[in-house]
Amino acid sequence: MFNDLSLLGWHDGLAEQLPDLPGGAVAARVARVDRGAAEVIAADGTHQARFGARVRRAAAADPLALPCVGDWVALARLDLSSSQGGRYELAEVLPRRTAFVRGGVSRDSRGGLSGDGQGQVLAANVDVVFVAEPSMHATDFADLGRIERLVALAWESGARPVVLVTKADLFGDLPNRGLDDLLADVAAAAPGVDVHPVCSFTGDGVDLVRAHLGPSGTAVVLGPSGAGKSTLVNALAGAEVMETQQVRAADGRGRHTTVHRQLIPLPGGGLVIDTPGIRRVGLYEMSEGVGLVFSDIEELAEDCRFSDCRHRSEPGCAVLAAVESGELPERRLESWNRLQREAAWMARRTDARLRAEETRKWKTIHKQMRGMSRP
Ligand SMILES: Nc1nc2c(ncn2[C@@H]2O[C@H](COP(=O)(O)OP(=O)(O)OP(=O)(O)O)[C@@H](O)[C@H]2O)c(=O)[nH]1
Ligand SMILES: [Zn+2]
Repeated sequence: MFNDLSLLGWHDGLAEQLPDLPGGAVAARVARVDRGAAEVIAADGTHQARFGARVRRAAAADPLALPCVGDWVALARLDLSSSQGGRYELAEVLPRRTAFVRGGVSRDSRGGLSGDGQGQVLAANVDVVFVAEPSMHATDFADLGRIERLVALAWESGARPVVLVTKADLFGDLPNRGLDDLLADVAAAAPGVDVHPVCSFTGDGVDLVRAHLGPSGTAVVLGPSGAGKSTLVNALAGAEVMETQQVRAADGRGRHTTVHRQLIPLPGGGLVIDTPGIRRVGLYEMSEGVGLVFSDIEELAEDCRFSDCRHRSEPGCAVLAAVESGELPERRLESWNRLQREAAWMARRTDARLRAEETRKWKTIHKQMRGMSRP
């Protein structure tokens, strides 16, 4: 099998970053990460590549250095006669252009990422973040606060956000509020960001979504459960690459049970990264996300008289004082309040099994890394 790496996003700038390795470095993109190894796509096919010593050392010092889906890497050719198994070793992670990071990470003054040993990169080298928000969610209209936060997360990653108002067909025009009004509200909540209505059933708007990817762009789709993310990816792929809620309900199987590809190449060009971690970024782990996006409120809150101040009617509340003085827009505090409630609600319905699985995985990785860093 031969893969055209340029369709996976490879470009000359990356070629310059390839290290000198004995026998020559081979470029590849990470499609999936397992314990101590990654599934990588190289020009000559898909391989399982174990992490080399350098990668293991770097990851032991900083978990952010661990290869993740979307990474471009340099593979070293292995001596086939050795007992290692596998043809290549993952020798080095090339510098990331963008990264979705969860937990314990801040951008340093030079705009780079610096971890405190707790962070985890969920996806790398993402060009476009589609923020999917249904036009109607049960009986509610699209949630502007959620769009606001996911857009902020997207900017934070370094990628370009695009808001998709999904399930546009579900929006029944009211006498004084049509879809255009909703789109205008969404546009106001996400200044400078393209907003498109989409209906994955009829295909309306899907071409516009595809156009954002060009021949080789990489996207992730963020949004709440039921926003129609899987249905959209299937519409983009022109095939059932993702199991949708309907399918999951129809056969009675539990959700989140399928292991599908994490790096999905689209027939018209471009790729979509979809992992459980990316699906939940900023939704289940929202308390973190809220803090990140509403850092102005968190900062003000440090001056509240009570450390557990909820900024509603407490005496000595620095946040309310800032609203009073006009320093903080009231809408922003309302948005923050809504997100807090939503975060609490989401936390309650977090899939416990998935969480346990994730914890187990990371325990194993940490154990492995401890083992590796021992002399
Ligand atoms: N009316 C309408 N329904 C849609 C559309 N797209 C998806 N749906 C339905 O919405 C439901 C949820 O769709 P999914 O694609 O599974 O949603 P998801 O965002 O992947 O959900 P999670 O996997 O839980 O994160 C399914 O019953 C879909 O059939 C659309 O454009 N219009
Ligand atoms: Zn307060």
